[in-house]
Amino acid sequence: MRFTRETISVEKAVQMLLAATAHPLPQEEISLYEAHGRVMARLLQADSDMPPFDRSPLDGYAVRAEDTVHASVEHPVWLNVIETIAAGQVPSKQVLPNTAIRIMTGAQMPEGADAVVMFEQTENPGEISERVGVKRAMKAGENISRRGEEILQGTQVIERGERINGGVMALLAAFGYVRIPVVRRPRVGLLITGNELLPPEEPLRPGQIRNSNGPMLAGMIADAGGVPLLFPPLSDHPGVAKEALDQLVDQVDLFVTTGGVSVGDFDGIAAMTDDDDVQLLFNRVAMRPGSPTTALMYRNKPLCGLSGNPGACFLGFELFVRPLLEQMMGQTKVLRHSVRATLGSSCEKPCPYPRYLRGRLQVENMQLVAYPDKNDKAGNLTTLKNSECFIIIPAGGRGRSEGEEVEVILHAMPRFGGES
Ligand SMILES: Nc1nc2c(c(=O)[nH]1)N[C@H]1C(S)=C(S)[C@@H](COP(=O)(O)OP(=O)(O)OC[C@H]3O[C@@H](n4cnc5c(N)ncnc54)[C@H](O)[C@@H]3O)O[C@H]1N2
Ligand code: MOO
Ligand SMILES: [Mg+2]
Repeated sequence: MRFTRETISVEKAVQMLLAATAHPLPQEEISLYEAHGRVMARLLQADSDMPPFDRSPLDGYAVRAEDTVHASVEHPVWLNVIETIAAGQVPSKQVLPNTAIRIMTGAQMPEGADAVVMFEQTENPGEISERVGVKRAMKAGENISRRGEEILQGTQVIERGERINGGVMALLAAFGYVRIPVVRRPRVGLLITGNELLPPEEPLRPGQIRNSNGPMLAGMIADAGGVPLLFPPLSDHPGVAKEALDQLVDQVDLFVTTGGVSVGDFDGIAAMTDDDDVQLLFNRVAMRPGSPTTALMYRNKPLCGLSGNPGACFLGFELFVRPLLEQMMGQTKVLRHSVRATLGSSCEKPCPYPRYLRGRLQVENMQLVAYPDKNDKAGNLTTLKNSECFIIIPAGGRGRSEGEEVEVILHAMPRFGGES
């Protein structure tokens, strides 16, 4: 068991872990509707101009602007209506002098017209008739969405390494991509260690607790884009964790474990780091909670050994496992950037390491204010569900007082005090 451990910063630890597993997983093709949350394996270009034809952005009349130069509310200019075009229809007629075509939003512009007058700027807008009174002088080009005005054919619209969200899916669909090249999802061997752990369905027994980290991590892994492979909790018996790794190593891309990373007599993940076939990356990180967080390589697969304490496990996942999963999926932007905020309530406990307090954000007087959760001991879990950010209190003797500036890492979309 290693009592002497080298302490490294969070930034160094993340960097070491990412460097140990630098290559994204191979790519595969999936259907458009399955693509949400996946990562693009290739860049994609616009296969056509967008919009693909000149179209009307309004319900109104396609006209020749020069026919309307003398139009006003008092003296409308009357034009003959020669056709109606619904969205999806192709005009069959041309707008000739003193004529107009009734046109709906999204419909293709007819030849000859160079402006669209909205219904509200004509006489009797609700009435479909053979003549329309235009009440406004139009300028050439007014109210027309031009072909290619948003994107020209051939422009790169989606980058490699971009995570597919609703907006990306809209682009994929608009440009006709139905088989999407994405990076394969990482398969994560999720190992839960602890003799004290009961499956969630079991009644409590003396000295035992239910395994809450397992389901929590399974959810977080899936949310990050990985596929969690679940196994029943492992006992803390020596060698058990290693046996499990051997059984699973060929089926998974990485391991995530919880528990057993500290210096206790039964801390099996920590004990394993002494083995010759294990390449230790780090086993002490300058952070609280989660200082014994461990990372190693086993038979060329990374293992993130998260602390058993739920709060430390949650933080360790966000700081280490999520960026690693994102990198494996080929995502290019995996590092978390911090923002500056005002501390909403003091945290004046001295700490040899930076403290990562779970908390929530508010905007007050145009300032971002970060409120630490009161109940955020490493062993607690009731505030995990509402946590939006980690508030970093620098190491040292005095902590930080209310009103001081702090660094904050967001891990969830802040509600700014709204209902969650
Ligand atoms: N002498 C020392 N003791 C401890 C130190 C230290 O530096 N010296 N560090 C403390 C810190 S900090 C942490 S963090 C924990 C790390 O513990 P382990 O990762 O070894 O985890 P366990 O010992 O297995 O369990 C710790 C705690 O968490 C509960 N637990 C574990 N797994 C689960 C789970 N799946 N679901 C819910 N809760 C879980 C477990 O019952 C323990 O209460 O070590 C400190 N000790
Ligand atoms: O680092 Mo530990 O997670 O404080 O209890
Ligand atoms: Mg322990």
